[in-house]
Amino acid sequence: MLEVHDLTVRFGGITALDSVGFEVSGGEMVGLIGPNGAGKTTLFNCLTRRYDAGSGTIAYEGKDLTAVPPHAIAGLGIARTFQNLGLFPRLSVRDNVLVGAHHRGRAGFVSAGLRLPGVRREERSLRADADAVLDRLGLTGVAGHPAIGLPFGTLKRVELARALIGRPRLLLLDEPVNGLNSGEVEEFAGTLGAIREEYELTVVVVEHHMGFVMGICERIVCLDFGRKIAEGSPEEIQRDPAVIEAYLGTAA
Ligand SMILES: Nc1ncnc2c1ncn2[C@@H]1O[C@H](COP(=O)(O)OP(=O)(O)OP(=O)(O)O)[C@@H](O)[C@H]1O
Repeated sequence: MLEVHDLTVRFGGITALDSVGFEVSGGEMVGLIGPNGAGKTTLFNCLTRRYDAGSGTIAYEGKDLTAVPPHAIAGLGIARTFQNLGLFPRLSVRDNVLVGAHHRGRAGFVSAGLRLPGVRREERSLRADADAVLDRLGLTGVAGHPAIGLPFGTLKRVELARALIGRPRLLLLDEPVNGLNSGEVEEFAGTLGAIREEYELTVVVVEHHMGFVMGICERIVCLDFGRKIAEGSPEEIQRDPAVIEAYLGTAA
C-alpha cells in the first residue's frame, strides 16, 4: 500500500530524514518510533504533503504521492491525527468531526450559498455519518459541546473521529496516547484494535509509549537522527542493540 524509498528531507543544515525507506502492506499496523527529533513527524508531514521531500520517492497504492497536491491527500484515502491536537476550540465536537469530511462534499460555492435541496441532502448524510462515528467512539454525549474545556482523553478520541469520517484507507496517528493515563491508554488500544478491523484500516502510528506501540503493532520501524536504524517485530526491536543504544545511549 505504501512504499517509501530513499526519502531525504533537509532543513538548512539539519538532515531530518536521511535516505529512509520502508513499506507498509494493506491491513498492517506499523509503529514508527525513535527518540525526540528522530524525524517521525517530518515523515508524516511528507506522507501528507505538508513538506516536500528533498529526494526519494513515496508510492501510495502505486501512485507517486510526491506529485499529489496537499489538498488532494484526504480524497486519496489518507487521514492523520496531530501530536498536539488540531481541533477548533470553539466549534462543537460534531462540527470538528465534520471538518474531516470536507473532501466528501460535492456542493459548489453557489449551490451551498443557495442551500439547494441537493446540498441539504448531502449535509444530512454527512451529519448522520458523523453521528455514527461519534457513537462508535463513545462521544455522543459531548457531540454538541465545544471542544474547549473537554478532557484531553476525550479530545484525542475526537481527533480520531475526525480522521475516521474521511473514510481513510491509510490512517496516520501522531502520538495518539501522549498525555493519557494508563487506563485511557489501554482503552484507546482496545478501540483502535477494533476500529481497525471495522473500518478496514492500514495504520502507521508514531508513539513514544512503548507498551502501547509494542502491544498493538505487528511491525516497528525505528528512526534515529533521521536514519532508519532498525525494523522488525516488537520482540526483535526490543532486543535490537542499535535501538537500545539510541534510547539509552549505550548498548545494555
Ligand atoms: N519545519 C522545520 N524547520 C526546521 N527544522 C525542522 C522542521 N521540522 C522538523 N525540523 C527538525 O527536523 C528534525 C526532526 O524533527 P521531527 O519533528 O520530525 O522529529 P520527531 O521524531 O517527530 O520528534 P518528536 O518525537 O520530538 O516529535 C529535528 O531536528 C527538528 O528540529
